[in-house]
Amino acid sequence: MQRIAIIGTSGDGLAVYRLLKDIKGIEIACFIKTDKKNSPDEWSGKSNIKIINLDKISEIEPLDVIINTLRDPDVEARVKNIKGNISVVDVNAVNLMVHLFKEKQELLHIKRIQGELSTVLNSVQEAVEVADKLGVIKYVNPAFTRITGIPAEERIGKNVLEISPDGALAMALRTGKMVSGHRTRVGGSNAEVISNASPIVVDGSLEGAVVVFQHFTDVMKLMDELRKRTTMIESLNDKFGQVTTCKYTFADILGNNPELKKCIQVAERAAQSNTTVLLLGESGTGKELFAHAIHYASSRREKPFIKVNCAAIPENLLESEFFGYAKGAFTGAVKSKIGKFELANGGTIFLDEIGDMNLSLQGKLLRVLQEMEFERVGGNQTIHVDVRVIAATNRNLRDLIRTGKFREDLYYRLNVVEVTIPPLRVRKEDLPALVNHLIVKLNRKLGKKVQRLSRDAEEVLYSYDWPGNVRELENVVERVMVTVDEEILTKKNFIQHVSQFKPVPETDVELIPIDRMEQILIQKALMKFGNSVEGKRRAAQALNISLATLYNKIKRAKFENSNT
Ligand SMILES: Nc1ncnc2c1ncn2[C@@H]1O[C@H](COP(=O)(O)OP(=O)(O)OP(=O)(O)O)[C@@H](O)[C@H]1O
Repeated sequence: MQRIAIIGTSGDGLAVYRLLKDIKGIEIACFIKTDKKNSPDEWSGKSNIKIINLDKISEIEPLDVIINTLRDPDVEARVKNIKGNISVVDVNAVNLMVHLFKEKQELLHIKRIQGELSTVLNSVQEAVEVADKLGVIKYVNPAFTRITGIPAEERIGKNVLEISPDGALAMALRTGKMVSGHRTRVGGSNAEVISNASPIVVDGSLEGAVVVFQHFTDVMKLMDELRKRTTMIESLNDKFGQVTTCKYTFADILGNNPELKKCIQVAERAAQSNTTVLLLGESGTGKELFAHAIHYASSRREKPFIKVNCAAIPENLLESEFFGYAKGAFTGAVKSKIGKFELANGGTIFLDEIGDMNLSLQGKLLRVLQEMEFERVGGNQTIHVDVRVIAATNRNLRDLIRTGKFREDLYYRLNVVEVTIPPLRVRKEDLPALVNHLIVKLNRKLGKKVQRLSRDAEEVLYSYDWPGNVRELENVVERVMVTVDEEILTKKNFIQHVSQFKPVPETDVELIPIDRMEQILIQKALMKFGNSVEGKRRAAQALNISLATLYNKIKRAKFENSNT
């Protein structure tokens, strides 16, 4: 064992330490520092190797070698005077050692990178070929041989500019620019490939180029696979977009009014079977809420719940919305599309605003309800489905039958179980429960701390007729809660912020026919919210009428043209 002392506790001293520390047969006995005040001491505290002063070197026994890393004549002289059989390595020898050490480290680093690179290059599926700046091929990976059938030893050393002058590698070498998506045949083989090549530039000068390529048929196979997956994702996306998550259960239907309770009972019973349910009632009474609850209480709860708003879909699209269409069924049908009935297979389809469906579609719907089968528009394959139908309307279907706008046979087909939900004005006893529920919900949504209504505010709500039913109540309470910060909502709050409760000004209003007035209001609402389906939905909400009613009024007044 050679015991060594190193003079110098920083820079070269540390480099020498790192060089020797793991070598067998060498023990670093100590670091030696001089008494020069400003000599740096990076070592201090980093390990338990002692640091002693040069004066005290005789205390370290035995010592075989002193390595002096300091270029200081005084230190050199003092080292020479140390007695005993100790060899001294001076600063020049140290420089040489440090230099060799650094070289060795760099070499190790390069070897490691080389090892990593060759593991990567050996395992990639793409062929890789590298040439130097003269075009001499220096490297090919195993995938190159697999794709082209040319062994590495036959390829390396040849000049790519001669054997594959039109290939991407030769092009990148000639132009010094990247080449991408180049389709070519590899020189010396029959392999048709798609390749990308890049010049290798070191310190601004071209040192060579590298090409990466894949077999053309592999790329085509991948593209084909990608196309298939994309179509699958699109179709799944399409389906997901249309499936409404079933949001409500019977527990969400609030109210103790006996008539409402009876509706709930009938609907709960109907939920247990597969019968068609017809939900009747004014706009905003909770028909959709009932439809959700029926689906959720049925054995179909895990299957899709698909809602179709028959009033919101343009007449000419309704059929394809319901039944889907086959590829090429009409101009623009570049791929086939699944319809709502197919989407609802195994689950429930909720046909909202059924009273607004056109007569010819009513006939087709009747056939589906009877047979549970249909064809896609433009298709010739019969599709069988198992769907529970729940229909709803706020229109008087008997009146529509009388005026020839609704098929009687469809009415009877839909009306296996009929639930007529009472309007809010006949069940005002439910107002407190509904309002309390709304306050809790809106406190959470709006970050408010409303506790209750004042007595006079309750009176205002009781004395109002609620033509827009629970939906109108929701709008009114939300409008007040958005604007007011008090904990108790008062009559004044409602009168100030809700137009329905504002006293009618006693001014001299010009008298005009009511239907004209209606047109003016609809026009105003459409100007405010726009003519899109969403705009119409919001306009209907603001006017407190159903979307279907709005569509009918627009149709009647022939607004559409003048507004678009
Ligand atoms: N009994 C009820 N308890 C709690 N919320 C209710 C009740 N009835 C209706 N609502 C709420 O009122 C709003 C309107 O209800 P819904 O959309 O079901 O009415 P609708 O009769 O389908 O209306 P439309 O005919 O205009 O489509 C919804 O936010 C719903 O949650």
